[in-house]
Amino acid sequence: MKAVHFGAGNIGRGFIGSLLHRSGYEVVFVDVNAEIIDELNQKKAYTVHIAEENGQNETVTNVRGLNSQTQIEQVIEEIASADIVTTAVGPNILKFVAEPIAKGLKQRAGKDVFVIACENAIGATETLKSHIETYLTEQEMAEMEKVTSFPNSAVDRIVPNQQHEELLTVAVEPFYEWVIDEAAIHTSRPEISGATFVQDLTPYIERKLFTVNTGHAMVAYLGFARGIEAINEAIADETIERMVRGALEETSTLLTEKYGFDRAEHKRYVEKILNRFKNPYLSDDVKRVGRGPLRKLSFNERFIKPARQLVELGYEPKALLEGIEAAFQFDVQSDEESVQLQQMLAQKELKEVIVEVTGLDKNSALVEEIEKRIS
Ligand SMILES: NC(=O)c1ccc[n+]([C@@H]2O[C@H](COP(=O)([O-])OP(=O)(O)OC[C@H]3O[C@@H](n4cnc5c(N)ncnc54)[C@H](O)[C@@H]3O)[C@@H](O)[C@H]2O)c1
Ligand SMILES: O=P(O)(O)OC[C@@H](O)[C@@H](O)[C@H](O)[C@H](O)CO
Repeated sequence: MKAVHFGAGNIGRGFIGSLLHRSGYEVVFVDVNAEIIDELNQKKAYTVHIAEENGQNETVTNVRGLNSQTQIEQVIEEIASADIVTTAVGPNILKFVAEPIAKGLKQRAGKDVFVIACENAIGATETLKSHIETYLTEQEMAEMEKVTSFPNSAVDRIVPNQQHEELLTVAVEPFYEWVIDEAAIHTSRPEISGATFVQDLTPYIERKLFTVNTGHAMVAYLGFARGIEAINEAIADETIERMVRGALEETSTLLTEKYGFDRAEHKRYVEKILNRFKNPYLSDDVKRVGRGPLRKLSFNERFIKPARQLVELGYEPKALLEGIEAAFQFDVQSDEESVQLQQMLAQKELKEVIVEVTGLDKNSALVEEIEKRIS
């Protein structure tokens, strides 16, 4: 069995590659990072270190790499004969990987394949599919869809930026969860050890995004504002922990009302996540976790979607607004979106920026509240 995976970065190597390898796939990584691709082809293996007391090492073998900038024809050929195609490149990059995936899928001769975007976003595989659609005729799309399933998924494992003697080594937290939308699979279901298949993914992806990622982003932005560099150091600050707990109480209210989760069980889920942020064996940078503030402050993302849905239900979110306020102040020169956001704030009316970034109605109470906090 063969998997073609786009994005040999943190989650690509530290989670998706590892699980696919354990499930018996040869993993062909596709990336624009020549150094990583060359190393994969030279070593044909890498180490995943579990960041915990007496953490074990796992060796991921049967891997190789292709450079999507210089070897695009080979990438297309590999997709034409793959059993599964996955991505972990970032939601904004999906449009760039869609063309080779479309070309590869078009060349398949009736063999089932499974395409799955492993990104932190609601409906990421659907987004990828809509980009793929732009490269195929209606008839090509219909033929291709007969043998191709496009399930959305939720992936959860904290994998920080890496710095090891061995370039490919990746340290990961012990916890992981990969939930896949079974309802969107009409072809033969692939075996992926450690993945969970569910009939309705929405509660799972929202629970993950509005708990792990809302909480994580709160820690990152509040930590950055106080000059703290690491996530576990930021959450050790009592004020930050209190504010993060406040935001997760708000998202818990929303999630339990929307999906009828058992409150006690959901509370345990939240506590487990807060402990994951405290992991002393993992060094995660607030700048990585806060990366892409324009994406994180957008309409369907980890702050604005829960805040606006709470308002719709008659609640007044407060702690989430503290996170939104800190996110607008995230000023990191190496982060393109942060630079863009700060330029917008410097050049335009504040209210105009809030509306443009969040997609909220300019007359909404939330916009007024955010404006009051930032000005
Ligand atoms: N790191 C985590 O803890 C984590 C956990 C769950 C989900 N995710 C999601 O996984 C995705 C990737 O995150 P990451 O942390 O691994 O980021 P990363 O930056 O470590 O990895 C992304 C990789 O994609 C590659 N890339 C960029 N453009 C490309 C292109 N056009 N073609 C092929 N490869 C390309 C980059 O070179 C990089 O190696 C994001 O959507 C993120 O939200 C991350
Ligand atoms: O990847 P992002 O930028 O959407 O969010 C940053 C982190 O919160 C994220 O990567 C988490 O580590 C991950 O989602 C844990 O499963």
